[in-house]
Amino acid sequence: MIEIKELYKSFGDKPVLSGINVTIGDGDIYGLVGISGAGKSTLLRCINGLETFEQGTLRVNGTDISRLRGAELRKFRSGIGMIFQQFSLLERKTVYENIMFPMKCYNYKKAEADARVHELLRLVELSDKIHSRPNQLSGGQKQRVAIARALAMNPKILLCDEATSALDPNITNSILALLKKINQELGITIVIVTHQMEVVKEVCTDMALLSKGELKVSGSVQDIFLGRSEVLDELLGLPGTGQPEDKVVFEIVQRPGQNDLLSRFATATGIRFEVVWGGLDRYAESIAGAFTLAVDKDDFPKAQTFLEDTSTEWRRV
Ligand SMILES: Nc1ncnc2c1ncn2[C@@H]1O[C@H](COP(=O)(O)OP(=O)(O)OP(=O)(O)O)[C@@H](O)[C@H]1O
Repeated sequence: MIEIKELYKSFGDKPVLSGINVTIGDGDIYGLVGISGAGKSTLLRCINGLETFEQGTLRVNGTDISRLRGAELRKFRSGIGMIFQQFSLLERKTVYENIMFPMKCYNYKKAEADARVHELLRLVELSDKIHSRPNQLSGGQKQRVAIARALAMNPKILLCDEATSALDPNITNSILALLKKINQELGITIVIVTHQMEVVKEVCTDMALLSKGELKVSGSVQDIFLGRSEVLDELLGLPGTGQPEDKVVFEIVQRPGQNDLLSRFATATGIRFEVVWGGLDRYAESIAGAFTLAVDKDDFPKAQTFLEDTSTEWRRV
């Protein structure tokens, strides 16, 4: 488990993280989301001790990492893998040598390390590229090599810093599928820093939304997207709905299992309505969404009766 409490960090006299409280459970795929400069990467780097912080506590599986020094810190870091947007592979080395590299640094026995490289290449489905160099690989293949290298030391946690931001959508999906497989089959906790909302919806179960170094919301991905908030709207770049005087604007939420909410609403109420914004999305394994509707003021009581009779989640906008 990763437990961050009241964390405060500054660069010089500029605060970049303040009062951060986040708990990430074992086996979670957790998203850290926010616009550029929100402090996501800095928080991620605090988790593996690459950055220090001035106040608060950060425990990884019970270990208070601010107390670690020297060999202890090195050992701790070997239990956390990390991948980056720009892959950070050693360009002059082959795929084999890149994946071997961390094990060489930690003096693994040659035969053991060799077997591990082959095993990891099978996991990331790149066995045929073992002798290639990074410049002979596509972006997606480079990220697979980086993932194999990050897993070389059998980490319990994998940190991903904008790992799919440089990839096109199809390749992004294949990397996300690989991350899910790693999470499910190896039980590795994954923390994903991204500004790509579709990435969060596709793989993360929980998330925290950061803005200007502060944590604005945290919780289940579905609840945060369906609950919406000003910070999320800002992040999604959504326009305000406006409030025409003769209309009532409200949002309804279609949770998984509540199929065809809009058509049931239309049939049952017979009201003419306008969909101002909204749609359905896939959240990991389920489909859900929210719709912002505008109806004539006179029709609103009928709409409200339907929403209450069907226990539909709704709110005035
Ligand atoms: N080493 C550093 N020295 C000084 N300031 C830094 C350093 N690293 C980051 N910052 C500043 O800290 C703030 C947070 O940066 P950080 O990279 O954590 O944000 P981010 O949310 O990950 O943004 P992005 O998505 O653009 O990477 C920014 O204002 C950045 O300029």
